[in-house]
Amino acid sequence: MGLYQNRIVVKVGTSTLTNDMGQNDLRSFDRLACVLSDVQNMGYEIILVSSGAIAVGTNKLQLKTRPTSMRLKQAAAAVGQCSIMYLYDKFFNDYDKTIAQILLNAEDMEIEEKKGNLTNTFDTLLEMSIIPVVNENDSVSYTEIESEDRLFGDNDMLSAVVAVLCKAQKLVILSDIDGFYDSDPRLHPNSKLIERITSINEEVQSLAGGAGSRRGTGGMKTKLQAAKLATTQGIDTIITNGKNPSALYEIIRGGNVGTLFVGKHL
Ligand SMILES: Nc1ncnc2c1ncn2[C@@H]1O[C@H](COP(=O)(O)OP(=O)(O)O)[C@@H](O)[C@H]1O
Ligand SMILES: N[C@@H](CCC(=O)OP(=O)(O)O)C(=O)O
Repeated sequence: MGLYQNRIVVKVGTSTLTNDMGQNDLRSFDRLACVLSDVQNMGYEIILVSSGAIAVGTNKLQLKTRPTSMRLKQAAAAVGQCSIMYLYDKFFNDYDKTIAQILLNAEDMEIEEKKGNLTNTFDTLLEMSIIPVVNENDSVSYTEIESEDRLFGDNDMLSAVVAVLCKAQKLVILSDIDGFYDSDPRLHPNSKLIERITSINEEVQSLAGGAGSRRGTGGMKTKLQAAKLATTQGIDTIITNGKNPSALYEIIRGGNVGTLFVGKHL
């Protein structure tokens, strides 16, 4: 499969877009918009897969805790998605960039005609230097917000599916941690960062734990699943800290940042 050498999918998690009080982390939104716009100015095509709809909606609706019922989660996602796009539009606009919203379900990828339509939409937006912002369509689908085992399961998987669909050269997963460690650093303070992984085998999988914050979902388990899907299609996958999106400059220079899962030579 030929990959577009200058096409990068960047995924950002809820824990990067909201702070410990559950409020919107405006500096994170702004830094991300600045770096992605700048990297696009350097000649790269950028697709952003962004979580955060439920958390941002929870905040906007002034709910005391993240909702647990499906209908309230979906309502919060519907409200939050609107706020997220407003914030991105505002910050990207500061850097002279136009963004577009694409909401997807697992089923959309299973029907060839829909898949073709999606590819055309992505390609056309990218040709026009527009930055697509993607999330799962939470109001009509509950795979992501209910389950960790389905095709999408989590936005980490969605980002890998989008990277494969769009034949991106790299997938960058921005998390609330510097990369993939030999155990969860929140539970084991002496854990060591692993800089490079060439094979996501059972031994590597056994090192991955679940989510670290109440806001994030999936943890490293779903990030590894995503890295596995992308790397088998030849896509280099990097997990790094979303608090420092400038790491993207180093990543495109081919430098060592976070953890690199090396894409298989096809
Ligand atoms: N082996 C590991 N290396 C690094 N982090 C791990 C590992 N196992 C579990 N984690 C947890 O995964 C969390 C990141 O995933 P998650 O909470 O879903 O955040 P995000 O919103 O970025 O998707 C980390 O904060 C960490 O606590
Ligand atoms: N579609 C959900 C995504 C939830 C999710 O996967 O969150 P995260 O683990 O932070 O990537 C939302 O926008 O809230």
